[in-house]
Amino acid sequence: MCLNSCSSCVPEGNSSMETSHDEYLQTAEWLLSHTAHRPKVGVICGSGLGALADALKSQDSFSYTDIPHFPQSTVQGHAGRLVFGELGGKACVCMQGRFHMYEGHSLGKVTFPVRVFKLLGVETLIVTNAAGSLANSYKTGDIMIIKDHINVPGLAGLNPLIGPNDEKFGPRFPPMSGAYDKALRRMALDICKSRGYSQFVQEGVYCMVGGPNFETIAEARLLHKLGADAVGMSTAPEVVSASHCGLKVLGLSLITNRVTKDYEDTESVDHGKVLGVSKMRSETLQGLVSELVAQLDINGTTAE
Ligand SMILES: O=P(O)(O)O[C@@H]1C[C@H](O)[C@@H](CO)O1
Ligand code: HPA
Repeated sequence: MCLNSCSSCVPEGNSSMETSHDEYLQTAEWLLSHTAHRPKVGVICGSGLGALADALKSQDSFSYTDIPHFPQSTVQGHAGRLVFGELGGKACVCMQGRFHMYEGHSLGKVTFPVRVFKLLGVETLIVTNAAGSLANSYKTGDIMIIKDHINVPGLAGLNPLIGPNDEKFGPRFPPMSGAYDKALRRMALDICKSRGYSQFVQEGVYCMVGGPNFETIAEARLLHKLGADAVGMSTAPEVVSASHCGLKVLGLSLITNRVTKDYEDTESVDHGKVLGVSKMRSETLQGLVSELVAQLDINGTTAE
């Protein structure tokens, strides 16, 4: 990547254009030749939520270091493994560790696995993350079903789709108004209700910021006023890329901390606290995701 900040180089370093279609294909073909699983469902595990992958049966697991063209994880709580296996009787592929913009990855790299998932035959993507709450009614430990997102880097021109459009994946100008599939959200809400989770389940708007620093108080107030219920440092680019290539998406945020909007507040957040809360709720999330996957029909829609 060019380090001279010349304007003609900026989009290249932040989009998918540094990856040729052949590279996505090579990665997908390598994976398909190393596992018998043919997943229709992909899962991305957020910070501290890698245990979701442990629920997969008959696992084939690959370290990111061994997969051709795959980026590498650098963040604590993101193991760096791609796990294939069965969940709720369905073949799944699970990223135990995702890539963030703040690690120095281009958005093309951040979203590289999503396009590989598409080439593997994935139809439904479940993205999870750890996030801080902005909504006053949210509590630490809540699960937020993502209804929509505000992509702050995207609004500022940092979008994985910048550059020549790869028509084999999707259109130049993809709509995003239905990025978070309504039927999947309904299914998740119903499962939460039947499992007795209703008192700690929310449906709201996720806001992505670049990170890696947590928000200032003024920033938190701004994002809340803009309509965000929770804030985090991932997910939006993955969802943009997934929606572009026609994947159905369910997004789940685990609320790991309250983001302070009050100058008198002395509470602060760190990554250790985020991981602690993720760990506490990962079994609950695992139950929800397993049941949801079990209820998907082969095309990723609701079973009768
Ligand atoms: O990968 P996610 O979005 O779950 O990770 C969140 C955002 C930062 O990477 C980290 C901060 O603790 O957790
Ligand atoms: O408060 C937060 N802000 C941004 N990202 C986060 N990821 C977990 N908690 C937070």
